[in-house]
Amino acid sequence: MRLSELLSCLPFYEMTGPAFDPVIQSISHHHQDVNPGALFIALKGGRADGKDFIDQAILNGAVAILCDRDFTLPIPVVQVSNLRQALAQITNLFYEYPSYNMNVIGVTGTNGKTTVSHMIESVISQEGEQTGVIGTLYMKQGNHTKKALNTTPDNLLLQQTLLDFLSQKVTTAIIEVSSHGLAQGRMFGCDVDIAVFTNLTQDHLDYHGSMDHYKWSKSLLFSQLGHQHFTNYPKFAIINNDDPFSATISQSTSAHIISYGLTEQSDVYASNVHFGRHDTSFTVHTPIGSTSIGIPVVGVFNVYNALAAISTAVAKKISLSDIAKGLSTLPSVPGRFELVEAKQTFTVIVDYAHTPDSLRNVLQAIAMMKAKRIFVVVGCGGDRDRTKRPLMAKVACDNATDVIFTSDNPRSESPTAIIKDMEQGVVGCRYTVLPDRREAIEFAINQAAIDDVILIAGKGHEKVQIIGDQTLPFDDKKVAYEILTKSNNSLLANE
Ligand SMILES: CC(=O)N[C@H]1[C@@H](OP(=O)(O)OP(=O)(O)OC[C@H]2O[C@@H](n3ccc(=O)[nH]c3=O)[C@H](O)[C@@H]2O)O[C@H](CO)[C@@H](O)[C@@H]1O[C@H](C)C(=O)N[C@@H](C)C(=O)N[C@H](CCC(=O)O)C(=O)O
Ligand SMILES: Nc1ncnc2c1ncn2[C@@H]1O[C@H](COP(=O)(O)OP(=O)(O)OP(=O)(O)O)[C@@H](O)[C@H]1O
Ligand SMILES: N[C@H](CCC[C@H](N)C(=O)O)C(=O)O
Ligand SMILES: [Mg+2]
Repeated sequence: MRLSELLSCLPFYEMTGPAFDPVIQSISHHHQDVNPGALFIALKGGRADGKDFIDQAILNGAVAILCDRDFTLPIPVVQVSNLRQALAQITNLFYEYPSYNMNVIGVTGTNGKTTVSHMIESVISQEGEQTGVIGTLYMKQGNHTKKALNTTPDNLLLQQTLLDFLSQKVTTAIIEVSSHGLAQGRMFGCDVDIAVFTNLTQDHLDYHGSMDHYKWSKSLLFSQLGHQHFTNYPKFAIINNDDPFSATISQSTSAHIISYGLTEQSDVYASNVHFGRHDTSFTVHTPIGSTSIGIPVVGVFNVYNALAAISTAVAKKISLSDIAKGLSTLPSVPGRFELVEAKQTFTVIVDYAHTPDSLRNVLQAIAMMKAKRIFVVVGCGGDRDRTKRPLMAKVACDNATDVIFTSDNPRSESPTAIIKDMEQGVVGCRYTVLPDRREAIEFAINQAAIDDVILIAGKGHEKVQIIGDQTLPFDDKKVAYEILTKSNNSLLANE
């Protein structure tokens, strides 16, 4: 495609540099990805400025630059005033509007995005639909997965991935949409059809600065649904009615709303909820009828997650029997309430709870297991919201009998300084401090006895620990298993 054709989607721009109209073979915003024939987008970010890489991009073969500043260069320079919007429009045109040619479901909220995305996937695939999932764990189509740096990919990678999905005959894409992604316009130009809201509690204040900014970012997914009601894929907003923030979200969209919750005031609601040790059952009532649901996961929060998935399926006109089947056969989601089994007499759970609310929810689910003692091994991420640290520590103390404070991913911060921040939230609570995460897990395992439960919180599926500028292999599940089998073997040796 010629540069001039690509620019036809922009209402205004200025061009400088040589007057020729190169063929654009690819688009990139990172100089290392630039191939001959590329249009290089010089974005100013939080850490780097794309303008500093223009020379290298040209050396790598860039034939034109798109930017929001004035440069004199030996290749055409296109200057726009709203670069992130222009990038979205240009990539959409270049990739032939992939999101307009499939059903796109966006899931947002503080907690539960990954879980709900997988529940939706499980339900939709009952009807034989090809699905693609984009989120924290991976970008996944069928059994093919690709690891990504971000939960919500940048605009370019998002469009490329959706195009890739289309070529694999995907008809529904399920995208986990983070508040960072929304605030940075990573979703611009992505035609979402069904927007799902899980819940909103404190997180990411390091980035957003205030809860108001965090809430505003989340609401963008709903306002950006647009006003088209007669498209191939009708627009729906799926909203958790029991969350106080829902009222604001309802006001920010003109799409059809399906509300869900635990009372009859919602369009989709659950009754007769029964919690087993490893599963949960309930009756769901929807505008298309009622049915019994069984899910192989525990906790009130997972009832909410299932209701979000059921409401999405109702919007997609999926039958109640397929909804029930999809949820009952839900594959386990890596690092979410995962059991570590090494024939020990107590329960060990690895879970990704890394916010005050998710930690409280997961510990309350554990309380229903009627354990003798509940151990929690928990830390807080460095270079992330400092104000959630004391809150998470308090939740740990309020909901567990044995509390071990340790390191999560300290990143550039001192592990002991992070733990000191956590300690500010607890008074009159006995706890142990072991900054080395392996030692902390080992300590809990050595203390635990029959019928106790250990929760190893915060890192879930993660396979590394980031300490300073080092990224070291570390997998909570593997570490716990190694320690459990070592202690089992030493018990056998002593018998
Ligand atoms: C703070 C933040 O969100 N940063 C995101 C942002 O980076 P940035 O704007 O700072 O980019 P930058 O590194 O300054 O680079 C600026 C420009 O120079 C270019 N560049 C840069 C370096 C170079 O050598 N060459 C080069 O060309 C870059 O391609 C870019 O176009 O834009 C990048 C592309 O979209 C993201 O990858 C990056 O996420 C970083 C890695 C990150 O850690 N983000 C986290 C906080 C995040 O976004 N998390 C949410 C999930 C949160 C949750 O819900 O739990 C997520 O969606 O992942
Ligand atoms: N609906 C929910 N409400 C509160 N906590 C939840 C909910 N669903 C899951 N959790 C807890 O939060 C943790 C993370 O869940 P999940 O990965 O689904 O959330 P997420 O929103 O994708 O998180 P992230 O923002 O890191 O991508 C789980 O391990 C569980 O402890
Ligand atoms: N998406 C979240 C993940 C946090 C996971 C936790 N293990 C940490 O490192 O703080 C973030 O980047 O804030
Ligand atoms: Mg996630």
